[in-house]
Amino acid sequence: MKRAIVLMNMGGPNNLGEVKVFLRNMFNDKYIIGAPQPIRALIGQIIISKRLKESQENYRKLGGMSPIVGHTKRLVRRLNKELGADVFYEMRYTPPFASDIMPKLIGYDEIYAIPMYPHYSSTTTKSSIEEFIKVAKKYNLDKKIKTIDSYYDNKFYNKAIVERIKEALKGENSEDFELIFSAHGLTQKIIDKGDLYQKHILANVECAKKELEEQNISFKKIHVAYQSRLGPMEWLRPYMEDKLKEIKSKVIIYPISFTVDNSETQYELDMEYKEVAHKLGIKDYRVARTPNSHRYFIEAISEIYEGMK
Ligand SMILES: C=CC1=C(C)c2cc3[nH]c(cc4nc(cc5[nH]c(cc1n2)c(C)c5CCC(=O)O)C(CCC(=O)O)=C4C)c(C)c3C=C
Ligand SMILES: [Fe+2]
Ligand SMILES: [Fe+2]
Repeated sequence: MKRAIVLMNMGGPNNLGEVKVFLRNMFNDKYIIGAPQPIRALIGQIIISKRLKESQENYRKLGGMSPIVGHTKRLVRRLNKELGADVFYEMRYTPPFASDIMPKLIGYDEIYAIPMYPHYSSTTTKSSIEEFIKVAKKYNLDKKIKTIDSYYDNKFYNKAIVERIKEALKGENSEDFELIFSAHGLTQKIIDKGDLYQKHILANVECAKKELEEQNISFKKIHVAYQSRLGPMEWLRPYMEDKLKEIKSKVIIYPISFTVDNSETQYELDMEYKEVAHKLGIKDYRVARTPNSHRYFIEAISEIYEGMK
């Protein structure tokens, strides 16, 4: 039996020229912008014309590309060594797209498509799975695909989260810190349509808290906030910038939406919100890394894969 694993993520620019490709594909996704065509394309164009320069500038500060690329490649290399299957990755908005890797999957008996999103959302999980199956149909591979909707409650995944929080503590006393679980935002409108994302985020926070308790790690206070708001719509609250105003001590931010670091963690949290925190008088502001290639996350993916068989 020949088995392939495909990690699915949203992607990020591989170079500055790809910033436009990334934004264009994102805002052309009906699960991100609900309006029908041609209105969707128009809204996309308006947002891109407003954001492109700033967005390129942000990626320039990150070395001219999104960190998501390197972290994903490293994870795939580690998994290839440790799992009994060939591991690939594909991205929703930047190359390699599903259509780029599909020819490589010909000849496999089973294809395990694993979203890099632990929480189900129509904007991420559903969009990725639907696109992957659509492309697979062209190659008559769709019947071979197995997939999974969410895994925020996986024990090893939550152990990886706690290890990353411990790394950020650098041996200091957790009771001197407040902890903020920061999730990528979503518009309230999408939640009102029944999207499970917020429920899954809050359930993930409970799993991570339980893991912290089991390891006797306690914080002054634990919070949840949402980052990356964009445009005039109402997004999930509390917003990160409001939450930071409540913080009275040293703080650790854990970016809970992501399994690999990306521009939202290494730019928005590491640089932008850090400056906001400093202006608010928060002297010690730390961002924990996401699971990336932590051995517990490798264990988590291994367990998720075995469970899908
Ligand atoms: C406008 C609507 C957006 C929705 C809805 C949304 C949902 C969503 N996104 C992620 C994860 C990531 N988003 C990233 C970047 C990003 N997201 C939006 C917009 C929406 N996201 C924009 C405009 C951008 C680009 C930011 C910029 O260019 O400055 C990234 C980073 C990718 C990278 O390049 O590293 C991630 C990851 C989730 C999990 C989610 C809903 C659950
Ligand atoms: Fe996003
Ligand atoms: Fe952002």
